[in-house]
Amino acid sequence: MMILNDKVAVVTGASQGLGRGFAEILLENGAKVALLDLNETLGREVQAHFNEIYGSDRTQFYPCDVASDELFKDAFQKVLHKFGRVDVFCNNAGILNEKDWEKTVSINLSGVVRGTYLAMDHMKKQNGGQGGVIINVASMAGLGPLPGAPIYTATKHGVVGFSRALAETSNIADYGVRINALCPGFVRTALLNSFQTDEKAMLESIMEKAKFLEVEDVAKAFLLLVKDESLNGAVLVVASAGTAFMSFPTELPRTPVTL
Ligand SMILES: NC(=O)C1=CN([C@@H]2O[C@H](COP(=O)(O)OP(=O)(O)OC[C@H]3O[C@@H](n4cnc5c(N)ncnc54)[C@H](O)[C@@H]3O)[C@@H](O)[C@H]2O)C=CC1
Ligand SMILES: CCCCCC(=O)CC\C=C/C=C/C=C/[C@@H](O)[C@@H](O)CCCC(=O)O
Repeated sequence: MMILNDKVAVVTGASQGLGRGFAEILLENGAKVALLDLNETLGREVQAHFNEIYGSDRTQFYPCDVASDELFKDAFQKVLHKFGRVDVFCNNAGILNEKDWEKTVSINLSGVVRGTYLAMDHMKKQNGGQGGVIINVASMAGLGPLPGAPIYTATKHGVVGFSRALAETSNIADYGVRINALCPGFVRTALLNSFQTDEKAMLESIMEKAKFLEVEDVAKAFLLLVKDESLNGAVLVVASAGTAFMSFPTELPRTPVTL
């Protein structure tokens, strides 16, 4: 298992919700954490709160828009300047906006790719790096359709596929970097009050029937993906029925057709 004492982690979307939970469990386990988020007000509040509890040199907030190449690179360089290294990188920032679908893609998928490649370029052994682990936050909507949210579903499927393919690449190329995906079910966060879709009633109806997870439950699953050094290319589902690793058959069920 990876020892987190004095390791350095980056969490995007860390000002609230799941990202704040991931940052806190990393701090509880001895890591230093860089909080990256668009929301500077909340981010600085979280930094102050964590510094009070865990010590003033353990947490630092950096304003960052994961949809911007320049701003994301700038934030990452500031993290390296302060902490000197990055061992754990969590691409968590995400939105659900079916009306501004290009924004959703630029954050949920392109933002994850940007963060993953920033971390990979720093961590991979071929670049003189020390290795590390990247956790990409998808969703159960990364494994099956979420009605009323086709773009969100597409971005989360992309996160799962990208993470699995890069994990295999890293294994074959011996980069020394692990990449895993986390697929939670519904969690009561600000996302549930900020989502945009013309099918609001459809999503609300689905949520009425859903059993909700606690941030802490998802954070424990996140920590497993970070610490277990045997996990690369893992897809971990966190559902109200329990937490489980997904298996992906090499040949999907199919029905032959005569043309
Ligand atoms: N809440 C839920 O039911 C579930 C959420 N997820 C995923 O978990 C991740 C976190 O979601 P929540 O904590 O629920 O949402 P949230 O809305 O509570 O927090 C998301 C954070 O990301 C930040 N953010 C948004 N756009 C950004 C950008 N362009 N650059 C930097 N930061 C940005 C926001 O300011 C916010 O602090 C998302 O990727 C979401 O898709 C996955 C499954 C279930
Ligand atoms: C306002 C909505 C917030 C969206 C945040 C989420 O990501 C919620 C995701 C929760 C549920 C997604 C459900 C989609 C799942 C089904 O299509 C199912 O096929 C997924 C199968 C996963 C499994 O086999 O366990």
